Amino acid sequence: MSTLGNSTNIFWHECPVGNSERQKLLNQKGCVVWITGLSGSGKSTLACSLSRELHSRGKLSYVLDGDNLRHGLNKGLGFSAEDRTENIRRVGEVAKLFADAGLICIASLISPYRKDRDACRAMLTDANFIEVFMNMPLSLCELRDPKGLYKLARAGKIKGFTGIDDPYEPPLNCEIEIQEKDGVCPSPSTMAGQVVSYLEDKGFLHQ
Ligand SMILES: Nc1ncnc2c1ncn2[C@@H]1O[C@H](COP(=O)(O)OS(=O)(=O)O)[C@@H](OP(=O)(O)O)[C@H]1O
Ligand SMILES: Nc1ncnc2c1ncn2[C@@H]1O[C@H](COP(=O)(O)OP(=O)(O)O)[C@@H](O)[C@H]1O
Repeated sequence: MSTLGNSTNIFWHECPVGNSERQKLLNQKGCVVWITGLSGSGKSTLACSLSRELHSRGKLSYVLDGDNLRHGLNKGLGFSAEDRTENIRRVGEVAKLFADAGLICIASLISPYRKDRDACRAMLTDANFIEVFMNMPLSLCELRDPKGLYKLARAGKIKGFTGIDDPYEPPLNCEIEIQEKDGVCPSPSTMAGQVVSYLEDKGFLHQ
């Protein structure tokens, strides 16, 4: 019996089918690929391209996209520091469950604060949390501005926009960094290939 937060008298119920059995069934190892970066840096593009590439190789993945989750699980959360922290914490917990289910869980969120990303890393075995930093210059993200949000933020119509008047703290020790080469952004399939190579090398794509 234990007390956790406001819950008392709660017990952990062990299920007889475990993680290793599920991984054997799927012939892969569960993990979390956590994609972080500015709005417009290409997080969703990479997440979708990576999911497609893994699918074509017969590997089961699932994308948790920040924007999409804010329509449901995280409906009601805004963009204050506290709400972003709660947003990331919830997605970290869900991603952990997906990884335990044996899936390659691809989380795609700005996740601007280092401590929040590190807290998600700490929920998993270190090797099973693969942090991918979309290291794209703000100028490129702002030029892309697919939703017109940077324009609104510059005009003061959105307050607390990441990269404009709210901070983005780049990772210090990420597993993978996606960046421009000679001023050119790699294509979506090249970015996905970089992550797939990492997963392959570390043995996640086989049991
Ligand atoms: N103030 C502010 N700052 C940053 N982003 C904003 C803001 N307001 C709305 N949006 C839109 O919300 C998307 C980011 O949601 P996330 O859940 O990934 O954000 S966070 O991780 O909690 O910071 C983000 O989507 P992406 O462009 O896909 O990153 C924006 O479209
Ligand atoms: N590697 C890329 N090459 C060219 N355009 C890209 C690339 N990645 C993303 N884009 C474009 O940039 C814009 C923002 O990408 P998106 O994936 O929505 O970013 P984020 O999820 O980080 O906000 C989109 O219009 C997308 O088509």
